[in-house]
Amino acid sequence: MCSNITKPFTVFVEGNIGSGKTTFLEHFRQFEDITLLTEPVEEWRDLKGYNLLDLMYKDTAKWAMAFQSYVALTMLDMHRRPCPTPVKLMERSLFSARYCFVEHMMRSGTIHPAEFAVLDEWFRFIQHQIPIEADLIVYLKATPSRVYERIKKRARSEEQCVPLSYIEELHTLHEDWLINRIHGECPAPVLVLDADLDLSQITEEYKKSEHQILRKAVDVVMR
Ligand SMILES: Cc1cc2cn([C@H]3C[C@H](O)[C@@H](CO)O3)c(=O)nc2[nH]1
Repeated sequence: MCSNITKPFTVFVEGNIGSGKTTFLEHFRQFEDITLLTEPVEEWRDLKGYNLLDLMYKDTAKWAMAFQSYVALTMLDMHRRPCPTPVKLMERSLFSARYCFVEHMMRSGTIHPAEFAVLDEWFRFIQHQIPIEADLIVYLKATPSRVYERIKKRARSEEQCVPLSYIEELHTLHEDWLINRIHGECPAPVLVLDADLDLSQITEEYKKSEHQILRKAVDVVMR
């Protein structure tokens, strides 16, 4: 068993629902120097038998707080997980949890300001006490109508009643966070990829990040 790398080159893969994050991560499964941490959706769908994702979509006002609290715990677990390889790719992060999803719930009034304050305090405490930073953010930038089609086609049961307006609002929150930088400095440099491309063309687009990511793997190993 090789020892863990104390500070692997860490990449957050960020983007709207249906922007192709899982497909992007799967592209890197071919490299043994990279650890892939995909979003723990299955944990959100089955916590001691409770499907928190479904509960959240069915009655958002009632379940958003519990759902986002558990999402934050599972993301923190991913941030903290020991990594045996020089590079670690994570699907989303505590940052998109806070600046995209929790932000949306607060702005839309889905959660009470007091609930938002609790989630925000957790995020601030974690951000200052625990190293959860990244070295690169890959932003899969997609047009809302494009990803909306994919969500319909993918037909994940819990997402069937997600309206286009929600996707548009999430897109704006990703742009505000990663491009317009309204929350201040980003935790890492942002590499924007065109996630509107369909599967046949997208591999070329992914290759743009491949060199940057793999070259860093060499740097980490040579450290
Ligand atoms: C960090 C984070 C990921 C995440 C995903 N989701 C939802 C969007 C999708 O329908 C599903 C899988 O990403 O979970 C959410 O509501 N809140 C989240 N917060």
